[in-house]
Amino acid sequence: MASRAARCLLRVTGRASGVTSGQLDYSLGQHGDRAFSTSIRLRSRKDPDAKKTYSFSTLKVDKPAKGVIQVELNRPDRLNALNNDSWCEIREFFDTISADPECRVVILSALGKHFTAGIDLQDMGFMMDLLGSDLDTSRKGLKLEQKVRDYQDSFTAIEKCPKPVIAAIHGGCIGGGVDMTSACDIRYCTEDAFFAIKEVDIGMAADVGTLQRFPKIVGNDSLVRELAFTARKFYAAEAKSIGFVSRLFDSRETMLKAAMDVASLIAAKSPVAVQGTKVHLNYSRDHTVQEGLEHMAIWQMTMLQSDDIMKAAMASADRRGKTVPEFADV
Ligand SMILES: CCC/C=C/C=C/C(=O)SCCNC(=O)CCNC(=O)[C@H](O)C(C)(C)COP(=O)(O)OP(=O)(O)OC[C@H]1O[C@@H](n2cnc3c(N)ncnc32)[C@H](O)[C@@H]1OP(=O)(O)O
Repeated sequence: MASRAARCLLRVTGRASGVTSGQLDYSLGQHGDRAFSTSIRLRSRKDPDAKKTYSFSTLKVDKPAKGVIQVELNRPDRLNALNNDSWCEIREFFDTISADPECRVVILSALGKHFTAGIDLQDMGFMMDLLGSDLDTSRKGLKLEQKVRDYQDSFTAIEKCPKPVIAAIHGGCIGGGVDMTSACDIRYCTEDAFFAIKEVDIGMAADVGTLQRFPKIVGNDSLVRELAFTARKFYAAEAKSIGFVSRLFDSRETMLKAAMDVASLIAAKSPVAVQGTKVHLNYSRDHTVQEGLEHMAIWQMTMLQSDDIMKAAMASADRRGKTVPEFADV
């Protein structure tokens, strides 16, 4: 029960400019019965009924089938090099899609000759400006830290998105491209695709996810170190042999068709089951078996009560296979 002081403060309401829907949060420190600190924060919340427009300058978004959204890197004349807008928009796209009930699966592909040439080497002015500024070392350092965290968050948004993300890669997938696709759930590529953990060639350690996620995908520490220390290209066949991609295709078109077929198959399943599966695969990757099982048990307290289980059970009981379950969006 909040104290009188807190209840009083909670009645203080106001309209913040640009916030259409908000929620008052309060944190209250207690010392015995007495509140010793109270603060109120207005947290903006996306209107769940707002129409999703998905309009971006560096991304092209389509809805090719029910429940499926395709997002394409769309700077083909720049080899889809990731400029500052790209990093921001990737994060915004995946955060938005996470809350879009009509989206159950995402296909991430790219337009033009290459999937991506990695970070846009011609859009690193912020680094030059910062390094040349009069700020002292600690302040430069803190600004750099924030930038790296912002860029990390762009790809972490892919992993945090509860909808499965299928990466369909063609041509070069360089530097930041490996970081990005390592955060995806399923990776396909064309037979002419190639990859490089290129960061050492521009004098830096890969810092936005490759060193954290790629080793857990390929499970070969010696090879990971070789690729990350040398920046050498590795081609589609090797990417498949080490388990970085699961399927190869002779063209971008056949790859996108296969990605679409798999996406539609996933989109027809219970979204509660599919999204729960992604959440738990990610959680279990980063925790012990016992912690993963504990997490799962708590989750299932609620999710085993899902309508989807009854619908799926009735469909499986129909031996003629004529009952196709329709699962509500979440
Ligand atoms: C806080 C930071 C977090 C993020 C870190 C991320 C780090 C990285 O991504 S490291 C990797 C950076 N990328 C590279 O080093 C890629 C270098 N490029 C290449 O290896 C080749 O260009 C590529 C294999 C991608 C394509 O080869 P292709 O023969 O098809 O094309 P090119 O003739 O080489 O290039 C065509 C024009 O594109 C320009 N270009 C290529 N890469 C980039 C890039 N990353 N950023 C900006 N521009 C790029 C290249 O200079 C050519 O330009 P022009 O001469 O004007 O035609």
